[in-house]
Amino acid sequence: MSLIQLKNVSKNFVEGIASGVSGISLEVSEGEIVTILGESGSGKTTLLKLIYGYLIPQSGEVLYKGEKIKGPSEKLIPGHDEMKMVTQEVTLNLYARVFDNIASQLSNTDLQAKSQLTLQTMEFLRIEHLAEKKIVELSGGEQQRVAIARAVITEPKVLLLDEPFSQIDSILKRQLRDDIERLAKFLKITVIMVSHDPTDGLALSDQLLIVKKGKIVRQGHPRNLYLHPQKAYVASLLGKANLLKNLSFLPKQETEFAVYPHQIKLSYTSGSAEAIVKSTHFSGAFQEVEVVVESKIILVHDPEFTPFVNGEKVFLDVLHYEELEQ
Ligand SMILES: Nc1ncnc2c1ncn2[C@@H]1O[C@H](COP(=O)(O)OP(=O)(O)OP(=O)(O)O)[C@@H](O)[C@H]1O
Repeated sequence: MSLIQLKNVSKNFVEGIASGVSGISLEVSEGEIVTILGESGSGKTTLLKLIYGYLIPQSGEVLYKGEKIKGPSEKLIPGHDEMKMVTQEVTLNLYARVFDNIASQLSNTDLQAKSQLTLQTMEFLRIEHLAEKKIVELSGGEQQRVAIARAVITEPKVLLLDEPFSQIDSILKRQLRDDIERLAKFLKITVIMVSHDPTDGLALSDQLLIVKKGKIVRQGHPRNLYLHPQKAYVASLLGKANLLKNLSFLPKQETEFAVYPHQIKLSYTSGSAEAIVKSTHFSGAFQEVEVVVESKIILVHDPEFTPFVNGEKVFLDVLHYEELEQ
């Protein structure tokens, strides 16, 4: 049986105007990492709050271990006891030490055990060196890790994270991804997180939910969704795909195709279409080249850093086309 089930859940904030989420069905198994991905305002946080029990659905139901989650009107402190939610707002005591912020979640019945578990949790999240610092002295990313440690110390079965990567740079991102994976693997915590950056969801998740205007447009394993996006929105969100239609070099007309920028090759000698270079931008591991083909701007990733000049003629070859639903 799934740990969490959502059955046709809807929550509309403003009568007569579509907002919030509608018709959401979802199954989450124990130990899974699920990422909810979508553009701003698509309903990601609403969905997280519904799972937590902070919001109650207008229709449909949210079940945890087969039982209906109690909403704020039925329970003084919303949320299931076995779930913890870490939001983007700082809920830490800003002028207390990191150690005390985390330890304060435990009772005082056994002070030695309390201290030991706090240390272990800080070590697990690699923040033991921050123990004596006050929260106000920490960076946004460090505060984020303390907030996660504070949630994890109570040994929840489910951890809900709202934009955990929003405050941190790419090196810390890697560490936090690794921490989240270890939470799921070693502590068997089910993690459901919200992100608007596809790289987080693609790298980490067992299940990816793509939401748009309050509805799930695709769900499944990240690899499958990336390779077979089916919808233009999914292809754009996951890999800045070029959405191509009615161009002479496409295999079919009147059909839309998604082509990721790394799936196109440019050359001076031959190709299936002529293109004019519009711009080039250095981007680290590759350069981003914009070319124009039959009035359409197409983005290409060129790992060879060919010294293209704006306005010159090149040839373009597409290595893979993914047909989209009409
Ligand atoms: N309390 C509320 N009252 C009225 N409308 C709301 C409320 N909360 C959310 N909404 C609306 O519901 C929709 C979904 O909001 P939600 O915060 O879930 O989106 P999101 O995908 O998390 O956005 P973001 O990435 O910008 O945080 C938006 O149109 C938002 O304006």
